[in-house]
Order: sequence, then structure tokens, then C-alpha cells
Amino acid sequence: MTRKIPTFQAHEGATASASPSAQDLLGILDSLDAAVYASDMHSHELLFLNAYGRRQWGEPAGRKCWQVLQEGQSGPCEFCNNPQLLDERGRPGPAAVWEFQNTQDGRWYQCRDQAIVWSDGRLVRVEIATDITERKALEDALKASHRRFETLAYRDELTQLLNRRAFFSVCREQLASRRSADPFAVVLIDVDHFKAINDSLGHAAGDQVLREVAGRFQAELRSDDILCRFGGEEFALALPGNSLDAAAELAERLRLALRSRPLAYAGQRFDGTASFGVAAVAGDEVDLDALIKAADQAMYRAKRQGRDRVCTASGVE
Ligand SMILES: Nc1nc2c(ncn2[C@@H]2O[C@H](COP(=O)(O)OP(=O)(O)OP(=O)(O)O)[C@@H](O)[C@H]2O)c(=O)[nH]1
Repeated sequence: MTRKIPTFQAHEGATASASPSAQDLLGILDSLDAAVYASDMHSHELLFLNAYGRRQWGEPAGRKCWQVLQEGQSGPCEFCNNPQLLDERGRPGPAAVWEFQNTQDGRWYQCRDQAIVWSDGRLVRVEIATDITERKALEDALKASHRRFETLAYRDELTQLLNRRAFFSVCREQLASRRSADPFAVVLIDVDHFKAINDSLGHAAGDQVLREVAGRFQAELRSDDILCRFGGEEFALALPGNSLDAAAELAERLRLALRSRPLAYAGQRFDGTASFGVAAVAGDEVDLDALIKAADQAMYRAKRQGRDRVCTASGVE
């Protein structure tokens, strides 16, 4: 059924100064690209709904606003803001502007609500609702991309571990809040012969191996251990509260977790190992760069000694 929609037509010969008739005013309301309605603030009877609103929600037909405009209501809406439209003496107060997702059509509206005194003296709520669904969708997309960029700033996209920058900032936070007697350990981990994996199976295989290695390490760690992808095929692990011995023990567990079962890619299985360098400190002042350097040197010692092993730094603790 097509509904007849009144449109605004100026009277012939009308001048700017002529008062508009009731029909003209109705024409204006029905020409608006926004829903306009008026409802009794006490009984909630829907007294007026303009053409835009009728197209969206149907004819008022003597029904209440919550029956016409919202879905599944058995009484006045719990989100109805009528009380906020009145001042402390119960008289019309300032307009309220808010954004709301309509429960009937699922679209977002910016609602401008105001209490007015109707011609017979009763209080009536008037709302002008502008569809802002597209703007909302854009805002949501923008928020999502903002969140993505924020994540990119501290996550390594391939492994979803912290990236190098985040690792330093989380370590510095941990060091700043630790008690001076607490030890602090760092483990540097480098996957062995990683270039050979790339060269023989391709870069995608190398990427998959890095994800798998990250997953296996993470499965062995507690929530306050700080694992990051330090760069390339290198990982770094910070262990607040761990001594050199405790960190070396954990590094050994990680080493075994990696070599315990073969890595797999596209139906091929191959062994993966890594070399580990461990360093730890205890005391007031911790030089994070020096600690990482010591762990790095220990890791290179592990490489020189034949790879697939844990070496500890001496002289840092
Ligand atoms: N697939 C993949 N490869 C990477 C990535 N980052 C670095 N690489 C590769 O990692 C390889 C590292 O090679 P090398 O530094 O020679 O080390 P390696 O082959 O592991 O040898 P050792 O460390 O001495 O055992 C290089 O071929 C890099 O191109 C990455 O994100 N994905």
C-alpha cells in the first residue's frame, strides 16, 4: 500500500511576511528529512508523527509512543527521558540531545527532545530524530582502525607477541615498580638455522614457524612473564622476580618445548631448535640495555657452542 505523503507547497502569491497556515506548517513538518513526533508526557499517547516517522514506523492510530516507535515494549520505555525534560517545578526545561539506536528499525538517531505545553495545557514531549546510522558506521570504522593502529604500535603483527618497543616500555615499567631486592632476568632466544627453513620451504613457511615457536613458548609462560618478538627470528623474554638459575631453568623448558616435536608446514615435518642466552640482576639500579647485551652475548656463546642450548651470562648478577 502506498501512503499519501503530504508535501509542502507555498501558496501562490505568498510573501515572506505572510503567516503560514496550519496546512503550511504541517507541510513543513512532513517535508523534513527527520522524524518529528509529539506524545503526551503522562499517558504516552502519540499525538503527532510526521510523514518521515509514519514511513518508518506506521500510523499512530491512537496508540502510545512506546507501541509505535519501539519494539517489544509492554509499557513505557525504561530509557524514556521524559523526567529529564522537566525542571524541578515540573515545567518544561531545556532540550536534551542524545544518540539512540531505535529498537524497531535498528537505525541510529540523534534525538532532540523537548517538553512543551500543548494547547489544552497538558505537557507534551516533542522529539526531532535525525538518522545518523551512516555517520555512526563511519565512526565505528574509524574507532576500529584506531584500535588496530594502537595494537600495531605495540604488537608484532606476525606472532601477536609484544614488539620490541613495547618490550622495552613494559620492562621499564616493571623495573620501576619492583623492590630493589627482587631479581630480574632476561632471556634472548634465536631460532637456529632459520635461513635454511626460508631457503628450502619459502618465506611463508618461515613465518609459520615463527608463529608456532611463539605459541609453544607462550604455552610455557605465566602471565607476568614478558615475551616479545625482538626482531627477525629472535625473541626476548623478561622474567620479573627470576634469578639467573630460575630463568635458566625456564629457558631449558622452552628449549625442550621447541625440540620435543617436529615443526610442520604444508605436510612437511622438520626439527626446530633455538639457542638461549640468559642474564639476571638484583639490586637498586638495573641497566636494562646492559642486561640485554649480556643475555645477547650468552646467546651467541650458545650458537658458537653448537646451538640448541642454554648459556648463562656471568658477572651481571
Ligand atoms: N620468514 C621470515 N623470515 C625472516 C623474518 N625475519 C627475518 N627472517 C629471516 O631470518 C633469517 C635469519 O638468518 P640468519 O641471521 O643467517 O640466522 P640463521 O639462519 O637462523 O642461523 P643461526 O642464527 O646462526 O642459527 C634470514 O634469512 C631472514 O631473512 C620474518 O619475519 N619471516
